[in-house]
This record gives sequence, C-alpha cells and structure tokens, in this order.
Amino acid sequence: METTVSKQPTVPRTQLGKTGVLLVNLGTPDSPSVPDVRKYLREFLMDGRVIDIPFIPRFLLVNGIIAPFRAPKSAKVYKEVWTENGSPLKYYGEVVERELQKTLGDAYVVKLAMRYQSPSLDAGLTAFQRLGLTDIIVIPFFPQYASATTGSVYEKVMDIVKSWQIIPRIEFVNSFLDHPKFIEGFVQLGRKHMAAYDYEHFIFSYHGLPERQIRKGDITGQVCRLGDCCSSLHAMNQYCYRAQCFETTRRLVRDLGIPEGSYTTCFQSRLGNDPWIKPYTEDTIKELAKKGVKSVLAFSPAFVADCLETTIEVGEEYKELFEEHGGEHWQLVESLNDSPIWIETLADLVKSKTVVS
Ligand SMILES: C=CC1=C(C)c2cc3[nH]c(cc4nc(cc5[nH]c(cc1n2)c(C)c5CCC(=O)O)C(CCC(=O)O)=C4C)c(C)c3C=C
Ligand SMILES: [Fe+2]
Ligand SMILES: [Fe+2]
Repeated sequence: METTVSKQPTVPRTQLGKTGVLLVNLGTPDSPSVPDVRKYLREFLMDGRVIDIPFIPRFLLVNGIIAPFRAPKSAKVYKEVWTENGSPLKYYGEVVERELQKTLGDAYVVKLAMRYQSPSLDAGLTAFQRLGLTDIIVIPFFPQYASATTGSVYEKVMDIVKSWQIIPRIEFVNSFLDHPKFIEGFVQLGRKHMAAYDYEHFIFSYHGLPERQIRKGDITGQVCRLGDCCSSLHAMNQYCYRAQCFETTRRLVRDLGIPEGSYTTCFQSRLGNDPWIKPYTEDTIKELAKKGVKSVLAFSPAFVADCLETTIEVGEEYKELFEEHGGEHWQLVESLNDSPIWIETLADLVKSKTVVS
C-alpha cells in the first residue's frame, strides 16, 4: 500500500510574522565594460515610463540609436566613477542594507534591489515569498516622486506579485522630499563645506525630466504650467516632480540659513532633443559665471548615493564648465551614502509604514 508523505513546510517558522523591507535604487551596470553598459541602458531606457513613447518607436530609438552610440561614451564615464568596491550606487546600497538590518533588528528582513540589472526586484521579492513574509515595505530611493523612477518601481513590484497565490500586503513609500532627517542629512554635509569656505552662491541641481512627463502627471489637468506653479507644493500639485524639488530646496535653504538671491534650483542630465524641465543646470552655471560669481557649492538632493550623475556630472563636468566661464571655486556636496542620519531616515520611514497587528 502506498503511503502519502506530507511535504515539509518550506518556510522556517522563525521567519513568519516578520516584515520584509525592500530598498530599491535605480540600478547600475554590472561592470563599466561597453557590453554591460549597453545591456543596462537597454533595460533602463526600454522602460515605457522612462522613454514614454509607444513600444515600436521606443525600441528603434533605444536599440538603433541611444544604446549603441551612448554605451561607449557612458562606459568611459562609468570607468571613472567605478571604485575598488564597484559602482558606488550599488556599494552604498549594500552597506545601507546591512546597517538598516542592524538598526531594525530581527522583526524585519531588509533586502536591496535595483529597478534595472542586479540584484533584481524579482530576486528580492521572491526571497520574501520563500520566507513566507506577507507584509512588505518598499522604499524607492528617490526622494521626489516621478513616474520614471518611483512610479516604475511600483509598476514592476505589482507586476511581479500579481501572479502569486498570496499577494502580500505592500506599503510603498511614495516620496520623502521633506522628511526632517533626510533634510538634516544634507544640511549636516552642507554645513561642513560652508564652514571650510565662504561660498557666494548655492546650486541645488536635481535630475531632469521631459516636460511632457510633468504635464502628464498633472492630476488636475489645470495646474501645471512649468513655471511659478511649482513654487509651492500643495494638494493640487503634490505629484509634480518639479514642485517637489523646489520644496526640498526651500527646506534646505531655510535650515542652512542661505539668503534669498544666493541660490538656484536647476535640473541636469537632459537626454534627447525634447524640452526638459528648466532651468537647465548648464545654463544656470554659465549665467552665474557671466555675472561674476566666483564660488559655488553644489547640492544634488535627488540622489541618496554618489553615482555617475553626482560625482562625474556635477562634481567634474559642471566644475569644468564653471571654470571655463570664469568661475574659480566649485564644490560638490557628497551624497548621504551610508551616513548614520540616512539610516535613521530609512528606519523612520519603515516604522511609519509598519502595520501593527
Ligand atoms: C533621481 C532620480 C532620477 C530621475 C527622475 C531619472 C530620470 C531619467 N533618467 C534618464 C536617463 C538616464 N539616467 C541615467 C543615470 C541615472 N539616473 C538616475 C536617477 C534618475 N533618473 C541615477 C541615480 C543614475 C545613475 C546610475 C549610476 O549607475 O550611477 C543614465 C545613464 C548614465 C548615462 O549614460 O548618462 C541615463 C541614460 C531619463 C531618460 C529619465 C527620465 C525620463
Ligand atoms: Fe536618470
Ligand atoms: Fe508644477
């Protein structure tokens, strides 16, 4: 007679009841080689929330033009930003993952994932599934909400869990543009530089976005004119990335005591010929230099870790541009990286989203 052997439970009982915390950054190539950079650019730019045009023209644009032509140029720059620990974006993510786990303790399981490339979102979420975790908190590492970043993380997470038998309870952190500890983190870094040098002007340079994406995100269809409408953040424009960036600047200048007229919010990293949100950082730098400004302290508060966009673009390329136009002293404020206050910010965000049952 055949006996039925019941399967051992695959979920260790010790893990049940814990909350999974998924820290998600944008992603970075596996190495600075041209093929790896091309692979990364393809995955990233084929996301319909990043290049928001229909599939066929997007496919032709990305695979026929952007990835082949940009990959060799970008690979050169990635080689500059690469350290002995690899890409700083990923390295700091791994340190933060460990430090946050220590801070939060046993009731949580913390994992790092990348929206593109590795470690993948699929691997992170599947690990939680194997542990039987049904409460998950997802923290996209983007202080200000944009469809191309935070929105894309939401979409991918939902796409992964949609076929699971048990769809977990998922809490998403939508933005943390004015979280007091996030602000304090950049204020501490800024104060250190301000104590060492008497800067004439302060630049707050955020990653740019095509203007079209801001218009599409205007939930009222009436508010966004991409001008003064972004100078305050309220219920009607709460998802406007540009307005959120201006709000982050306001909090920073208030706490740093920077006077009106001595700072500029601007937007970097334009890709393609479509209009992106303004003012462009390049134009701001040229105008300041033309006015005779000799020293600038530059913040990059759309990023929480040093990466290509901060270290190379703001720290080196914009410095060269400023000096070419007559500027003398340009300094980048490094990112939050693995600073204790950034770990505290994340711990606060986790606690605020934890469901007490
Ligand atoms: C801070 C949030 C970011 C937004 C918003 C964003 C939008 C966005 N980006 C591109 C195109 C590129 N971005 C690239 C690098 C890059 N972008 C972000 C963050 C945001 N992007 C980060 C953190 C990084 C650096 C990653 C790293 O490995 O260091 C790149 C690749 C680099 C290059 O080739 O220059 C591209 C391309 C678009 C089109 C877009 C909005 C529509
Ligand atoms: Fe980007
Ligand atoms: Fe706006």
